[in-house]
Parts: sequence; structure tokens; C-alpha cells
Amino acid sequence: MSQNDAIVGDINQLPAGVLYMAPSGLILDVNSELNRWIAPTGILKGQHISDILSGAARIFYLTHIQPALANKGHIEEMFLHLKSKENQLISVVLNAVRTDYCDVFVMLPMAKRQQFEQELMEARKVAEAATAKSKEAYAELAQLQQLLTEKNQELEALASTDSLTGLHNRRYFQNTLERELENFNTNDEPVSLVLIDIDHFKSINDSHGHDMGDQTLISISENLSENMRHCEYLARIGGEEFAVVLPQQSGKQALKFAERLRKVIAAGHYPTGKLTISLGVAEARKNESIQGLYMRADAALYSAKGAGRNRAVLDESTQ
Ligand SMILES: Nc1nc2c(ncn2[C@@H]2O[C@H](COP(=O)(O)OP(=O)(O)OP(=O)(O)O)[C@@H](O)[C@H]2O)c(=O)[nH]1
Repeated sequence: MSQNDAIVGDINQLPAGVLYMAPSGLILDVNSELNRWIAPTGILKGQHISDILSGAARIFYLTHIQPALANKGHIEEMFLHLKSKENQLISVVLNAVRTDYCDVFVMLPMAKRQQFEQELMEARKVAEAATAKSKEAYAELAQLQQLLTEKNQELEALASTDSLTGLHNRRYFQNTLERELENFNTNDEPVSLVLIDIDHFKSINDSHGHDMGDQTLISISENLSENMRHCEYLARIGGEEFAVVLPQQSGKQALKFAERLRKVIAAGHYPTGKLTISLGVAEARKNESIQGLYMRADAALYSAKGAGRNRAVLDESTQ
């Protein structure tokens, strides 16, 4: 029995790994416990320390363990991953001391820590999967909300649109006029209303049929629509009746607008030939109701019809 064997013989019963290493990294001897962890059927003695360390542990050995042993002569409680011959990682906590002859490593297994790490990794995987699922669910929800918003907008547009001409309808007209009257009552900017009625429209229906009457309504709607600028709100409010809400325009300005429209329509060509419109104009008064303003514009329209049609008339009280 050699001197080394005698020393190791005393420590073979320990529940810890013990390793004797030359400063060059050559393993001089190990106890049987360490041999069992790393190479149950092989012999570690004579191998190099880097043969039993994981990749990361090798770097750690060079950058931390060796310098610490060289500088302080000992290290305490460093965590290290050994690598078995079957490529299993074995976590150990390492204490080491440098003697005159060799470095002595004592390593305690950390099976519990390994198990915790494993459990943590599993939990992380589960959490990641759950996060991915909830992200998917959120994305789906956002899509559905977007769809709902679009459908609501479509419904809102449908509810405000005249199906024959595609213009805004009476509902839209009333909402717009109500809003603009409220603005007028708070900020003093004028607002005017123009009512438009196609002249002798009944005779178009009577002589050319209802379908041709519809085509004429579509055609005249396009023409009116093309002649609106930003903030001039056109709507079809009845059979052959249209209205334009004109925010920030006085009665006189609205009359000019109405006159321009009248000329445009009179100059146009329609499925049944030429036609004209009559227009009634009124400027809103403070705190006036929609009905009040509408009735004054309608009275002006009636005057235009009575005066021979194809003309625009401003409500008398506005002038
Ligand atoms: N084709 C068609 N005709 C409609 C529609 N709505 C209303 N009308 C017709 O429009 C005509 C309106 O006629 P009246 O109110 O008598 O007036 P008008 O013939 O235009 O005569 P004045 O307004 O006095 O110049 C009626 O014949 C209605 O049937 C519609 O959606 N399509």
C-alpha cells in the first residue's frame, strides 16, 4: 500500500467527493465516492481536471478557482458542475485548499439543488406556455373587438344612409342639425339651413315611370353631392326633398350657396332631360328648435315654388 493509498483509504467512507490535484491540473487521486459519481466503472486517477468539468465549469475553474487558490490558498463554497462519463451534470459545492504538494478538493453533492432547478425549469416552461396561450386569446379578443367596432360602424352608416341614393338620410340630417344648433347656441357662429325640392317631379314619374323617377333622383343626388364642400352636410330627407346644413354660414351666404346649386342643377342633364329645383333658405335664431328653423326654411321654399319655381328664396325674417 502506497502513502497515497493510505491517506485516501481513510476518506473512502465519506459522503463527499475528495480529489487531489497537481498544480498542472493532473488528478493525483480521488476517493471512491467521487469515482462513483463520475466514472463508476473507470478510474479518474491520471486524468486532467478539465475531463470531469462541464463546459461552463471549465471556464469557471480557470477564471475563479485557479486564481483564488493561487492568491488565497483556499476557496469556500463555490458551486460547480461536474460532468460524469455519461455526460450527466452533477452539482456540487466545493471547498478547496492548496497544500505544499497538491490542491485538495472536497465536494458535497447538491442533488436537491439540481432537483429544484429542474422543477423551476418545468414551471417556467408551463408559465411560458400559459403566457403564449393568453397572448393568443388576447389577440383573438382584439380581433373580435375590431370586428365588432367595424360592424357597429357599418350599422351606424347603414342607419344614416338613404338606400336609394347613398346620401345621408333624414336621421343623419336631424342629428347633424341638432348638433350644429347646439354649437350655435354656445359659440355664436351662425348656422343656416337650405331645403331643396325638385320641381314638377310628379310629372317625371307620370310620364317616364317610377323607375326612371328613381334614376333621376340618383342622378340629381350625385350632382348635388359633387357640389358640396367640407362642412356642407347634404341629406335626402323625403321623396324628392333634400336638405343642406351649413355651419358658420349666415342666411345671406347660404342664399348664395343655394343660388349656385340651383344653377348647377339647371345646367345638368338627367335621364329624362332637363330639370330644376326650388330652394328655401333660413338662418337659425338663438335657442330655436329644429322644427322652428325647418318651418321657416320650408316657408321660404313654398314661396320659391309660388314665385314660379327654379329659384332660391331666403326666409323673410332672416333678411
Ligand atoms: N320615383 C320616385 N318618386 C318619388 C319618390 N318619393 C316621392 N316620389 C314622388 O315625387 C312626387 C312629388 O310630387 P309633388 O309633391 O306633388 O310635387 P312635384 O310634382 O315635385 O311638384 P312641385 O314640388 O310643386 O314642383 C310624387 O309623385 C311622389 O310619388 C321616390 O323615392 N321615387
